[in-house]
Amino acid sequence: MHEITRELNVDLGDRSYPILIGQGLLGTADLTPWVVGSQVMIVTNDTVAPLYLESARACFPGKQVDTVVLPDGEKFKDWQTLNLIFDALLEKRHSRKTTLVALGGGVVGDMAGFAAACYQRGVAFIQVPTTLLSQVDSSVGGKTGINHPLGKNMIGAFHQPEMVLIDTESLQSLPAREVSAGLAEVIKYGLIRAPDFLTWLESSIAELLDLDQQTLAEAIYRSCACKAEVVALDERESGLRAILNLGHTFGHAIETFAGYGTILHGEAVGTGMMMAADLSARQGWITEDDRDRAIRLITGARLPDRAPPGMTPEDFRSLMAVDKKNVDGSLRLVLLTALGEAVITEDAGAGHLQDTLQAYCQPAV
Ligand SMILES: NC(=O)c1ccc[n+]([C@@H]2O[C@H](COP(=O)([O-])OP(=O)(O)OC[C@H]3O[C@@H](n4cnc5c(N)ncnc54)[C@H](O)[C@@H]3O)[C@@H](O)[C@H]2O)c1
Ligand SMILES: O=C(O)C(=O)C[C@@H](O)[C@H](O)[C@H](O)COP(=O)(O)O
Ligand SMILES: [Zn+2]
Repeated sequence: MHEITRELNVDLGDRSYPILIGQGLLGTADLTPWVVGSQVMIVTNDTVAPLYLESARACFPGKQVDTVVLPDGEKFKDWQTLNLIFDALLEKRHSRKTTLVALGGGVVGDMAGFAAACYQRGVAFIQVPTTLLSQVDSSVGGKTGINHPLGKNMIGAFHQPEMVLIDTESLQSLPAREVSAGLAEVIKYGLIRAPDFLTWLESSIAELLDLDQQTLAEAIYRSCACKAEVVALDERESGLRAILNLGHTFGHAIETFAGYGTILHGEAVGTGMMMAADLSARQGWITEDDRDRAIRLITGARLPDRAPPGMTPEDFRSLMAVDKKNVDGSLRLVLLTALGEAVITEDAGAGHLQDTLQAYCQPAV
């Protein structure tokens, strides 16, 4: 079966774009209707290239297709690696009418998107995400960028793709640890905005971990629908969009502390969401039963339930002080007021925050 089985739209006026979902689309879909100009630069990495580069090339018949293969890893989401994309574009004489194609996970997507935002002051790009996390989250919404040693995604731009092509079959080659990492962002949508989805996830987690195609397609569709809706309401995160950051204030601190790549983004977000649920319960905003329900689901997705060894509450506080959501030095967190309802708040309840940090910095028993 090589057909588009589900379709969504990200509604952003004249910058609206489709998300096409199906099985076996890589290599069979014709993406030329979304290509601007006659040149295409596929950006991928040295893990994904041997798996899917040839199939991806076949999606652009009649175009000049060039490729740049980056080293794989979160630690390469930096200036030096970004420059490899600019080098390739200039060496192959790509003009302003070129289209970059991000073929890979969120690291490739964020970097290719940022390169597209910058090259000759902005060119078109297409997202072809191949990890669960990138299919449910990073390929949609136009956040692009790179890390800085002092903070996650600190340099970047909003730049929306022309379209997103999701081939669920590509997930069959994904390591189990990466599947769990992707599930963290899937669970996030249930926790912030979709209580029915949360209930569905509780009964579907085993099939998702087993990479059952139908269940995956449903989870991806519902996740993208949730993200597309939030992005359409608040593209540049002036308010509502920050709920997509549930667990990320803690999670980004964990990733930065551990050194990018040691702990996967989704893993850090999983722990961070447990911490957010824990703090919400300490604040009295959700019940202890709801906190336990959230934690059970995240643990069920095989995500870590503690901060990395050696990380202290003080490490959290100093790393969270540079979070992008902070205003005038005040920490802003995304917390839960119910399962399926999130708020952005400056009220972290100082004592409660310290209790949560301590609880998650303790070694697991
Ligand atoms: N822009 C956004 O809105 C947004 C949202 C969420 C996360 N992110 C970013 O995304 C990144 C995380 O993305 P990720 O989890 O996809 O990690 P990743 O891009 O590092 O990919 C994970 C691993 O899987 C490999 N891989 C990719 N596709 C594969 C396949 N089909 N089969 C086998 N291996 C494959 C990759 O080479 C890599 O080793 C982080 O940098 C995070 O900050 C961005
Ligand atoms: O799209 C968003 O908005 C998100 O917050 C999605 C997050 O899952 C993602 O990790 C994003 O990159 C975080 O953005 P940041 O602005 O906190 O760096
Ligand atoms: Zn994230």
